[in-house]
Amino acid sequence: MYLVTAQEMRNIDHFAIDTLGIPGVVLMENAGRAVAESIQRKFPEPKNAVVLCGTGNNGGDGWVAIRYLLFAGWNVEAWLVGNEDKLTPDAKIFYHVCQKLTSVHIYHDKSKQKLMKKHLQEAQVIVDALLGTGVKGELRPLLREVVSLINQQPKAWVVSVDIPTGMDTDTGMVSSEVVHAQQTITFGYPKWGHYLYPGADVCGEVNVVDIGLPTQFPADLTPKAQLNEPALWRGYIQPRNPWAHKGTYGHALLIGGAKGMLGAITMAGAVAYRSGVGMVTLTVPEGQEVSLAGKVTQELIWSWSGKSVFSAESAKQFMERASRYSAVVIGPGLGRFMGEDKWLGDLLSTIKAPLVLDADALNILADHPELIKLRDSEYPTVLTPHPGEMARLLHCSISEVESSRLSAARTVANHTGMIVVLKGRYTIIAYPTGKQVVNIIGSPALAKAGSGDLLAGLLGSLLAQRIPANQAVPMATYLHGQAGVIASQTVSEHAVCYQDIIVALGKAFEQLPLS
Ligand SMILES: NC(=O)C1=CN([C@@H]2O[C@H](COP(=O)(O)OP(=O)(O)OC[C@H]3O[C@@H](n4cnc5c(N)ncnc54)[C@H](OP(=O)(O)O)[C@@H]3O)[C@@H](O)[C@H]2O)[C@@H](O)CC1
Ligand SMILES: [K+]
Repeated sequence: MYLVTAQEMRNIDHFAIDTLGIPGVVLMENAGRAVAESIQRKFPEPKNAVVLCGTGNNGGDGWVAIRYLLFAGWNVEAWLVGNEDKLTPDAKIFYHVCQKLTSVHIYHDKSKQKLMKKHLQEAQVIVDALLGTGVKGELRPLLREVVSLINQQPKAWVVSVDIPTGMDTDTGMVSSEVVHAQQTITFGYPKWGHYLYPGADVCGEVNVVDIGLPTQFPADLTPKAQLNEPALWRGYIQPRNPWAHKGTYGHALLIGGAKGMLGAITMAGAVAYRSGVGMVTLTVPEGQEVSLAGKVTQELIWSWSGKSVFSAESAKQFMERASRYSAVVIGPGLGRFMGEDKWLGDLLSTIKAPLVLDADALNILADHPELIKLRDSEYPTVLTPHPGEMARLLHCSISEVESSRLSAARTVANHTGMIVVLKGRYTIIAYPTGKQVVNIIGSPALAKAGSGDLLAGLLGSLLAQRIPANQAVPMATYLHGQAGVIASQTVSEHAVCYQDIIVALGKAFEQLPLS
């Protein structure tokens, strides 16, 4: 499903209305009706509702919802916030219908505040149809007052129409007052703000409803982002070939495992096998080989010179066996060391296979951005930073990354020509083509050391199986997130450890539709 900006949504609306000739009021009717139906599904018995409408088309959806709730026997207090003469033409049609069914209260200054407060206190359901995708900047004082009144009602079920009033559609940034909704009902396609912090925190559950908008558009109108779902990569999961041998499913080389961090590469290796690759080799500094051998069973070990960390020259050893590996992951437990830039540069210029750079490999890259041009762009490279690593790559603060996750991911993808997986809630995959995929499947159970190593190993495994990077990356983030969800249903969200994720990954695969 597409994930859209306010401008992309306006383009789609115009295409539907002006090019295809679907009347705007039909879309508004569908939108408002969907809101009323969704509320009735939550509350099968009629209740007291307050519906607050702005003067734009978001308010228009509210007028339609009022009519359907009244028809269903609800007691509805209808409010217009703003001046009648500012109503849009479509909203005005449904406003006049409402006026014939009930009395509409008008709020254009504080004189009606007491009455509105009383209505809100008596309501079981409050519908926020004040502002939708037409919001511009900080809320003006009138709306700020009303939003503050809504937020003072702890007991009511607050439903926002399209987006919570006060939230920016594209960035998820919020005004000094923003509606804290329990439910947001959005039309056609979800908006970026629903999945970006802090907006994502005020939306409650997000329901996307169909209002009869088109699903296919001319190329220049096609939105650039999609939500991650199996439909994007389903065709790449095949049943295993009964004639297969271990070579059929590729060979992943994982490089890392400095002293004190052998666990990282061990977890990455274990998850790689669990996600289907035929062979896994773990490469660690020589001094770590004995300890690693005591930890792993199924993995091959190929150590390179170095005691507790790699020596600068050790990467040259890769040349001896370069052609054996169908994907390489550099980073799990890698650590930092003297000559690391030369070491990474040697690898970047000799690896002729899909490559994942994680953890300290990203930190080396952040300190030596000139290394990027050593990588042959013919082979896909995936960067998997968490917000801290992303901040180092961009030389900014973590809070700057978190307040502009989309542009951070997009900037690095654009600058490096590599696929960027900005981890966190929610994971953003940015492609150098300017497209993005957002992964919303996951669990706070994954907020533990080791999660990143598991994702890197999983990704390396899918790439080694020769699944194209454009599909392997969203597939890996989805499976990783889904394994987190399944694991937290099996053991408590607090207790989930890496073994639980690895076991749950089996279930996550099982639930995927095979092509
Ligand atoms: N046909 C369609 O396209 C469909 C659209 N649909 C619905 O329409 C919604 C988009 O409608 P929209 O474009 O009319 O904008 P909307 O969100 O109502 O806001 C405009 C009003 O807000 C005001 N305003 C702006 N910023 C403000 C601020 N900071 N503080 C205070 N006021 C502010 C602005 O005032 P102005 O700047 O003009 O003075 C104007 O009055 C969309 O979210 C969906 O719900 C569905 O029905 C399906 C079909
Ligand atoms: K709204």
